[in-house]
Amino acid sequence: MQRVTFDHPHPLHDLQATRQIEAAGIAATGPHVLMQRAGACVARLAQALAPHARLIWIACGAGNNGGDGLEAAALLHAHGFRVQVSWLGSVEKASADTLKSWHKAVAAGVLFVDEPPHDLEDQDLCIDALLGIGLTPHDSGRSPSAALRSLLDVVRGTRATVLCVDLPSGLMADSGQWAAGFEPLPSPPSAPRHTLSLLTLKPGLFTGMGRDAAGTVWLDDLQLPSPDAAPRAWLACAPHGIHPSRPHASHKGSWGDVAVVGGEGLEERGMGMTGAALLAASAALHAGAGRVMLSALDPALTQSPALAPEIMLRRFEKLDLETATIVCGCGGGDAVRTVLPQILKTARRLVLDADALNAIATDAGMQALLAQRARHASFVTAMTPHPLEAARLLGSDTRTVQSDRIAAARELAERHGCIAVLKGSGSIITAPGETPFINPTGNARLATGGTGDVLAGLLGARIAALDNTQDGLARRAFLAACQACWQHGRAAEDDLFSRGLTASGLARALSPM
Ligand SMILES: NC(=O)C1=CN([C@@H]2O[C@H](COP(=O)(O)OP(=O)(O)OC[C@H]3O[C@@H](n4cnc5c(N)ncnc54)[C@H](O)[C@@H]3O)[C@@H](O)[C@H]2O)[C@@H](O)CC1
Ligand SMILES: [K+]
Repeated sequence: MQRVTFDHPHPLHDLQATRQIEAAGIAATGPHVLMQRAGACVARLAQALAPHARLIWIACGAGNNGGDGLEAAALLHAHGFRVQVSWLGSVEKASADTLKSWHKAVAAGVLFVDEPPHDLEDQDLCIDALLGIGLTPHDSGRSPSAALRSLLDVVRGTRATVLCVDLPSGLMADSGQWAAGFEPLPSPPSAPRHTLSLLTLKPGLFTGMGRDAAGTVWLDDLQLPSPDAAPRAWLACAPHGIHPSRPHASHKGSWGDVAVVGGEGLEERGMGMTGAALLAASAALHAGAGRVMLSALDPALTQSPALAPEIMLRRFEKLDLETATIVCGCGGGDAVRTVLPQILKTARRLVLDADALNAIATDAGMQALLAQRARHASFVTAMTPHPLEAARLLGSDTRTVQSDRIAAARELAERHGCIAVLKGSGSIITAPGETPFINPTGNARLATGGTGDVLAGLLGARIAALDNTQDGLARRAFLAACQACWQHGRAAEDDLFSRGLTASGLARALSPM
């Protein structure tokens, strides 16, 4: 068993692959072996997490996820813990494996209760073995029974530490969304949460609602060999070796130019958005771009107290679109539409964000220009949409995007031939022909205005630093995008922001790598 850490990338397998791995495992080990291993593993982690538990309550569903819980119940009882089990299954309908584990628990003298205990306290443990990968989403006609719902409510509201077996019950393994009818109340879970993922790590644990639902994630392979099934995605790890430490004999030209084009002025439509462009420029500066330029779409912007002296103001027509990495769209409003076609045609390295994406979403001509960029091997294009911007680009809605974030990011990357970073909890980074990465860093502090502009500027700096003379530019740019997402999230986790984060503070906290 291992706690999932981020020192190396982890493969994430979807339901289909996990089921195949499970079937092969059962064929290799024989009946009930995997469930016994799973139960033993749950019991071991339970003891480690709550060694002083006065009471361990195990909520067991009717399927094999509940079987794992019953198996653990017998073991924890044998270890001297006071265990209570609520079981939704029946002897008539249980699988052969689950029935064996039920007999074991009964023979061991485990207490089965009709009502969940009302006296779970902080040091106690609640084991959620209600539903694992057997959850069928509501649209196939099912919804939780009243009995299941009431146990789920206790699991989600308890003060005790919660250990979820395989998945937080109700969470869909592939998407990280709650199945319809299984959504928890909006208040965030208060107790510490852990999830012990069995056989494989599932993508849904790390994106969408998954990070809040799962808490700390553990993995046990149930002693089966590493799966050779292709992962649906990778969990990104701390970057190393992408940018070795900067050599002494480097100069500002070594790290590239970033030019931010954005920031519609107050006069245009009565909504000043120059701050967004300033934030992107500040992020590029602090992330180590060689030179940073700002071409504000607000003609009135000639100086701003927020403008660092290192950032050079430029009229758009004075930008060298072929050499600088252009970060376009931050606070761009409608004004960005006038310059975007030329940028799409000419800029070799381009990060598209915010209103540049909104403009492209509604303009077939610009979509064609974007598609043409993919034919130039020396061009790099990255887009950084949040779910609503992604939905506009895909002609769908945020709910559909969020229902399968990996699929949405892949669709954006393939359709537009570019690196796509779908922002949100567990950002998805992908590119044509690449297996997507899910970024595990960052927290709710990033849910404030301007942090997306900071990511765009940071990504601009990382792309600007890529060496033109080496092969594999597309791959290196993709890895740079993964690195930028990692760094952006990690910066937000810093204690520096424990009392609140502002996007400008975040930009200043970035560093060259
Ligand atoms: N088969 C095995 O040997 C192993 C199974 N394992 C465990 O078994 C789990 C998978 O077991 P199952 O395939 O039995 O599935 P689950 O136990 O996850 O779920 C199936 C149960 O959920 C109910 N259910 C499904 N969708 C529902 C809905 N929308 N509303 C209400 N009830 C719903 C079903 O009626 C069934 O009782 C894994 O997650 C893992 O915990 C692991 O121990 C590995 C070994
Ligand atoms: K579960």
